[in-house]
Amino acid sequence: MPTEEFAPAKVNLALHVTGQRADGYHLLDSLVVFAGVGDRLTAEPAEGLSLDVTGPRAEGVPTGPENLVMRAARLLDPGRGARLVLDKHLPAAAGIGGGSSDAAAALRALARLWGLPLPAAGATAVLGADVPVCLDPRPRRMAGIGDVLSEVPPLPPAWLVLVNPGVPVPTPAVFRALARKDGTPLPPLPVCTDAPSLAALLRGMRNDLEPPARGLQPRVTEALAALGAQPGCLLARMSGSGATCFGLFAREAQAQGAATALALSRPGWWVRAARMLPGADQATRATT
Ligand SMILES: C[C@@](CO)(OP(=O)(O)O)[C@H](O)COP(=O)(O)OP(=O)(O)OC[C@H]1O[C@@H](n2ccc(N)nc2=O)[C@H](O)[C@@H]1O
Ligand SMILES: Nc1ncnc2c1ncn2[C@@H]1O[C@H](COP(=O)(O)OP(=O)(O)O)[C@@H](O)[C@H]1O
Repeated sequence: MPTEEFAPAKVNLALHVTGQRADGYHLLDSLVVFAGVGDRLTAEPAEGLSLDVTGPRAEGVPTGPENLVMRAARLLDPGRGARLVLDKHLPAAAGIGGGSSDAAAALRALARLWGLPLPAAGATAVLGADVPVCLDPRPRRMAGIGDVLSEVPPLPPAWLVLVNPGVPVPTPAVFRALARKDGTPLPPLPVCTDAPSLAALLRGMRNDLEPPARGLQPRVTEALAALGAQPGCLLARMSGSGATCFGLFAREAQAQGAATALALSRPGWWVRAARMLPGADQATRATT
């Protein structure tokens, strides 16, 4: 029986850089959520380990052992086989953790297929700093280099419009261009009951990687301005090290309207409207 896992886009609603370790990795304090748009990973029993990469965003994604899905499989069990198919819908190297979310989806799918326990989140950071938070994709506060996770109060229903202006912004270059590495941590996170109060809270936070990314790639500034000009956009900010930016919206109709308008005016850009995924506790409440 094949097993399938959704690999949702990761969005850093806020990302403060609070320090740097001796090995060069940066200490972060980030409010991370996931969006209802992503890749799909299918795993079925097979003798050896193989990977096919399909889908609208497959081009340029590595298909060999360097793909994070293959590295995740080898981390879980270096000896076992499976036929893996990765259906790519997220742009790669785009600040929305596509590869990390794929790796986490592979760990979930293969743990089920092979009857193994999931590794502890912290142990998956060897695959990439974003993999631990993607292992159980729900709203989290992410600290350390990405390996220290904590719960956040329930977030309100909200919609995100994700916009990638189609330019690469390499993560190491953005961290190198960061002027100060000793930013303040996130403030305490109170309960927000609606999207406008979440936007007000987020306005008191930042993405410290946004100024250096804008300096390296002016298209990021263009994407932020285009999002911010959409009716109903409560806040526009960059995710991760870019270049994908998000707009926060209260209602689906506004988000879909903004996505349609942006896709029409910028045909080369990747634009998607998606629900901000709730935590497991909220999802359970919503269906009961
Ligand atoms: C910046 C963030 C924020 O969520 O997101 P993305 O832009 O990648 O989506 C992540 O920390 C990225 O995670 P990930 O992409 O898995 O990073 P890794 O592969 O481990 O590292 C890529 C490079 O980023 C830099 N890096 C990454 C994480 C970190 N805490 N400090 C760093 O300095 C290092 O230069 C490293 O060589
Ligand atoms: N499954 C994968 N999907 C996308 N990129 C991958 C994957 N496996 C390895 N990579 C490599 O990882 C790098 C970072 O990709 P990704 O995780 O999508 O970006 P980001 O870290 O900016 O969120 C890419 O440059 C790509 O070559």
